Amino acid sequence: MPHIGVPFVGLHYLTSLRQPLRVLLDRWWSRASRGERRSTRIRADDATLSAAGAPDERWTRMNEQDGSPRPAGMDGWFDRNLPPRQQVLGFVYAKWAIGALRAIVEVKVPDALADGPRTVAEISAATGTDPDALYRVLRAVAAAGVLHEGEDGRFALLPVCEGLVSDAEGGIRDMFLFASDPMLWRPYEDVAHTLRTGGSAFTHAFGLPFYEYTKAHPDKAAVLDRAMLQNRYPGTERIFDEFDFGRFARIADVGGGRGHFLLELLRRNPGTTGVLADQPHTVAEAKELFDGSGVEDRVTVAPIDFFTEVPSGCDAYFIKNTLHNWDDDKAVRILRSIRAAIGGTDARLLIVENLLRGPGEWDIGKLIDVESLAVLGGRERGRAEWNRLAADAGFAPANDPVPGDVALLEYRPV
Ligand SMILES: C[S@@+](CC[C@H](N)C(=O)[O-])C[C@H]1O[C@@H](n2cnc3c(N)ncnc32)[C@H](O)[C@@H]1O
Repeated sequence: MPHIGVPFVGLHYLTSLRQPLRVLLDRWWSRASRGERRSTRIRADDATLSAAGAPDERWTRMNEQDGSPRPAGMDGWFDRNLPPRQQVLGFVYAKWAIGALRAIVEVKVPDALADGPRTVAEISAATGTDPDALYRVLRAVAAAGVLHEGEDGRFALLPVCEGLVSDAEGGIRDMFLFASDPMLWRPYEDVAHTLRTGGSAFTHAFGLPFYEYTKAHPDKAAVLDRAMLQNRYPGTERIFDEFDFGRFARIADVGGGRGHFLLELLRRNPGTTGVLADQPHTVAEAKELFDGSGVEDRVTVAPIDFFTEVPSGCDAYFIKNTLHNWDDDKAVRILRSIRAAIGGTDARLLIVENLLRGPGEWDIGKLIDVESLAVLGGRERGRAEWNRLAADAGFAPANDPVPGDVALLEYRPV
């Protein structure tokens, strides 16, 4: 999230958010940097729309051009129309872009366009918004390449915006709203506080650490928990593809949120049973997800405080996008709770987090780390740091994952 899950999501919630943001920024600035105006209008009903949603090709192409070790999309943050000393101003555009995009998502413009292109008057009526203000924001979002503005005055969804329709299959609306929620904006007003003191800008702004704040504000806890249901991104899919969870008879998902990952894991591994272990107010909502899912007979829900105790009796303890929410001392306390639950058995610890690349290398995890630091007082980590924490809690490495993006680190008890 973050990324996005953000340290949550991981702001991984931020990781999840990076794709629409990346697309938006990339399209905006790469076009500006080439001094190009859109000469061919993209028609919303045209097959060319799918090309508009294919940023990866563009990244590859741009990488080939400049030999950059970064994904070239990130180069789009600079405004190449400006003299070199001023190009960093491009970063400020992100505020305008994300503000405009969040606004249209909040008032559900994507929902209003789900059935096809509509005029501003129609969208305004459907969303209860001021037509002039709406037009100007839509125009900006379309210029940034997230919507299509037709010459007939109608706006349409582009593929990159389809995931922002409510309840869209594979969508990220809730993740997007969480990652751009005012409670996660405010810490950014004073990241310098974090620099000066090392303390969390979130705690400084709200008077409570993030998880105590969300516990005290059920509306915000709901925003977080809903977002975590969409805490899926290519890295997570890769883990399902590459890691054999079926070798375990009983897996605990520690800090598993409302259980979306465990649900998928159990669906894919019919011989495995699971324990969803998270805070009481979070797991209280899990029943809804599991009821009628076909795996409800193989799941137990455990309301816990992982600083105190984690349920025993499992042969794997899975913990995803959660340890990075905490500083080293607290992360080791969580790992020790897991180690105590494992006792004298050979159960495995499975950590899923960003595994940071080395100095100077591009890594979205390095940006997510700023969110971890400023919001949660947590941190993203490299291999050596994970091994040190695990060793402090009584674990030794059992695999050797490749750094960069999300990785599954397996440890055995020692
Ligand atoms: C960023 S979320 C990750 C959720 C899920 N693992 C995922 O990847 O989507 C971190 C989780 O830690 C849980 N958590 C925070 N403090 C906790 C505590 N003291 N005991 C148990 N769970 C806690 C939160 O409720 C939340 O579900």
